[in-house]
Amino acid sequence: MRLLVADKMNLSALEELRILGIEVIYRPELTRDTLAAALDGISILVVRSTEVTGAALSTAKHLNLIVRAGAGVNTIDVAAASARGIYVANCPGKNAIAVAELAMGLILALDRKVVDATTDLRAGRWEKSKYSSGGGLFGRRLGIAGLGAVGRELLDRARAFGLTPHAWSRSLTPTRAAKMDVGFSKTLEELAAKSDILSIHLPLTAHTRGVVSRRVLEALPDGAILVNTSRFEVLDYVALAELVPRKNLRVGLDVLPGEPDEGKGTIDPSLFEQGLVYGTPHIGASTEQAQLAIALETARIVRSFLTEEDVPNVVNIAAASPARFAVVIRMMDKVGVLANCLAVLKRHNINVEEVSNTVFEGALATCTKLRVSGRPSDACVKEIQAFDEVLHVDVIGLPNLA
Ligand SMILES: NC(=O)c1ccc[n+]([C@@H]2O[C@H](COP(=O)([O-])OP(=O)(O)OC[C@H]3O[C@@H](n4cnc5c(N)ncnc54)[C@H](O)[C@@H]3O)[C@@H](O)[C@H]2O)c1
Ligand SMILES: O=C(O)[C@H](O)COP(=O)(O)O
Repeated sequence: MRLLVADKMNLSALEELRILGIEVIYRPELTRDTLAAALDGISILVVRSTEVTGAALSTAKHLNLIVRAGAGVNTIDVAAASARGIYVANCPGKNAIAVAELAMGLILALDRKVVDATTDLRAGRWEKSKYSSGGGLFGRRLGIAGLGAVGRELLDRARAFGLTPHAWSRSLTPTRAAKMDVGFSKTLEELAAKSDILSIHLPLTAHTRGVVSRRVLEALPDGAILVNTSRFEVLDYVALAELVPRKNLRVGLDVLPGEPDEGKGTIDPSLFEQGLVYGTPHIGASTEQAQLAIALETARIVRSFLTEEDVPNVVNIAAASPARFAVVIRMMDKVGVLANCLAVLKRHNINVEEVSNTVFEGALATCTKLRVSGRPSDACVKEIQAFDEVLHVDVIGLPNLA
């Protein structure tokens, strides 16, 4: 079985997969446009930010599993993968500390204008008076948009700096916020209005695209610090460019429109000329520590896919199974018994949605659970029960969790 790594990655953890018969192919130079041609004969694809398009997936006949060696899966056409029965898994939380560290670094750098001060020093200019105007962070209000893995790591670090945290997040309630000792905001606009510093940690989804809108940016206090290390698409960068000088915003960005597909390229620098705007080239996850943790998690996902029933961190399993009944069949552990049962279900037009099979000590008998979409008739159950090797059949109604 062949595994393709289509991004720059720490390979040490993947080496051990060779003992499971996996051939690891390392092609970090691949891009959105060259990936499709490299997928022939590939069963497992590991990517970081390399885009995986529906068109590439349509030619990937052998592909079973895509691992996003990172957090955000917005660069993968997950719907196209689901339509072809391909697992998509990510590595949630494994790079969260690295991103929170960068967010904290940008906040500190902006407050003291560290980049500008260094630029002056590099040019031989000593400007102590010019750079003695940092406001200080202690006691300032920090707004966290998206209190997930990164948001929570930032929260821990912010407390150490004496910042007062507030948050807005999908499943955050006033009770949960109180338990976490975090101020609760009902809307993002409300959070912005009470943020001396606002840090964005939302995934890019249909609900979050553009959510940090002009109105939200307008709601920020003048002189506020804004940090975005999530995805550029969640924030209105056109409004941002206008509002930075008007509101004296101080901005730290790790994600930008027009990010090159490869490790090196060019970008429109105009936003960085609007005022105090600092940036990094999407390196939030790129520490040695984080990349090792990501590589280990990637190897764990692949190993589970190959050797266990469950694949960890899969993001595209149907939230609610269409199965409404379970057919529980105890049977002899012999060739063809299950196939015979399935043939009966097929004849009765019953679609099997999920299957599990347990073998008992001695390997004489098994218990198979078939989760099916429609109730099998009495005649269908009788036909299954009639096989000599079938010990017993039960039909159980499942709760409708849809
Ligand atoms: N710059 C980088 O290198 C880097 C590294 C890691 C992650 N990221 C980005 O940061 C994002 C967040 O990472 P994470 O690990 O914290 O993810 P996460 O899934 O743990 O956290 C996301 C949080 O956003 C909340 N959320 C989701 N949809 C929402 C909505 N519609 N409204 C309000 N809240 C919503 C979730 O409830 C969750 O608390 C990732 O999806 C990724 O895009 C960037
Ligand atoms: O979602 C993520 O994990 C980050 O954006 C990291 O992206 P990268 O793996 O391309 O650095």
